[in-house]
Amino acid sequence: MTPMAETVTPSGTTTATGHLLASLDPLLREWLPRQRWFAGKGRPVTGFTPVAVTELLPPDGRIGLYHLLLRVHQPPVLGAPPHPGDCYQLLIGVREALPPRLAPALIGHVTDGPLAGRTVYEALYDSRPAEVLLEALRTRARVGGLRFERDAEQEIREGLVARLMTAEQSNSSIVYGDTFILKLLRRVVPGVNPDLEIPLALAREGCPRVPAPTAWLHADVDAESYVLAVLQPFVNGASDGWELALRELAKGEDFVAEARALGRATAEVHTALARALPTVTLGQAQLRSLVDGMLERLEAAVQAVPVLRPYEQGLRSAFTALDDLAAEGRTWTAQRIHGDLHLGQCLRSPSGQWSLIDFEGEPSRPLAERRMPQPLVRDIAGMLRSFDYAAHSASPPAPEWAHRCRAAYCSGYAEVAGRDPRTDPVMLRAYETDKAVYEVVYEARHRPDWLPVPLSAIHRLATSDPSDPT
Ligand SMILES: Nc1ncnc2c1ncn2[C@@H]1O[C@H](COP(=O)(O)OP(=O)(O)O)[C@@H](O)[C@H]1O
Ligand SMILES: O=P(O)(O)O[C@H]1O[C@H](CO)[C@@H](O[C@H]2O[C@H](CO)[C@@H](O)[C@H](O)[C@H]2O)[C@H](O)[C@H]1O
Repeated sequence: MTPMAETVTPSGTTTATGHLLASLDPLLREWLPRQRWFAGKGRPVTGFTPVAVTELLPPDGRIGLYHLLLRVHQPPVLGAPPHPGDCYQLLIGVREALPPRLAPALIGHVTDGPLAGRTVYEALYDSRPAEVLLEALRTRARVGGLRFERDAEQEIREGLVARLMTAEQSNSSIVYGDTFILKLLRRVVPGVNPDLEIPLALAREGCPRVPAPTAWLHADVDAESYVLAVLQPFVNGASDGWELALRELAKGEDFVAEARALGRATAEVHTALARALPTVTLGQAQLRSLVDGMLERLEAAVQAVPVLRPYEQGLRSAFTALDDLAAEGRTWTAQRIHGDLHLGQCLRSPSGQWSLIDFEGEPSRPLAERRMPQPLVRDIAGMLRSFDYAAHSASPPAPEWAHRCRAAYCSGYAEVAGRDPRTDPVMLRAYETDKAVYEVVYEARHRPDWLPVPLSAIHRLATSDPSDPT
């Protein structure tokens, strides 16, 4: 390991943590790339630089607990400029031996240094360390550079029992007594994180469509602040829109009423966000850079997934059609939006109320870009893609089902927003194309078996009538 950028422990000592990091190094090199949330798959891990190390439970007790922010070194992506490495949040438990229920959490056995002979593991699987985090939030603890904060208006009961969610996620979530859910961000960057910023802004507006943050965790490191975790009320018994849609498809049932309700919920969130955060007008210059971004992403995607190449010209025209509108003097309103809206980000409570979650934006995009005001149509395009995804995951595919849902979603949106997104077909198509290109790269990287799903949309978008958005 290279020397520590900053080491924070309650006692202020650095030697023990230096030993800890040296003994973890070989174990993490092997373990990290296997984690679902690790974004650098396909490139070897060549080393680590600690950004902050915080002891939360001393290792001489029955369970030790360390909070780590580690910069992970990897060779750069082919053709990309050199990169200092992504920073990840890890919670490392230390025990003499792991009980069988914690076997899936194993990171490895330490062979040297003060922890020699001990076992280190992913501490979030273990209820005691997970409960330490909740207690720290409840009591607004300060430990080293870690700052646990909470909303004074919301109560957090003591002693809620923790369980790690096992869903495949970009981050990791712990549920406490079916009352709260704590999302721990894995790949973190300094600055304001929209996953906290947007729900807080919506809570201030009194918007009931997004669970209001109850507590959150920051790390202050070298004059920079990282958002590391957000605690929200848990919507007990909720199903997400993706599960529900697949269930209805399997039964041959329509999803039109739910699609309409989702359109209404999206419009409610957009309307509240327009009140809460700045709105701007996009003129020709801004449109130009928006189109350039789409074209660049397409080019990078074609390089990464060559099966896209035959469609490249057709897809480009979906983007350049926006230039023609801008040249005619057309302008667009842009505001803060969800940024990665799809059926999996929509939760329906047992009473039938929809909430939207996960305002992080597309994880692979830079933070500054994710926080920029954007045309509302971008979120709508994400949902239209999602209905199409569900319909093409079904066997046999059900394009008519998607068509009806897409129309109902737009109608529901128009009922609340007073404006039907289908009146903006060129922008809608450009964003749907941009999203489908993103999905091709996402699936090629994470779930190659799913590649045919976005590719069917690529085929449609590259070859069909540009004036038909649904
Ligand atoms: N407030 C909530 N109530 C109930 N379940 C939730 C809540 N927030 C998130 N979830 C569940 O956790 C999963 C992951 O949350 P999400 O914010 O999308 O994390 P990620 O960014 O890791 O994908 C969701 O798909 C949903 O099932
Ligand atoms: O993990 P996140 O929710 O931040 O989002 C990423 O993963 C999603 C897959 O889990 C991916 O969404 C794609 O697949 C969904 C079905 O699993 C489908 O509903 C979406 O429409 C489709 O885009 C998402 O793009 C990615 O950012």
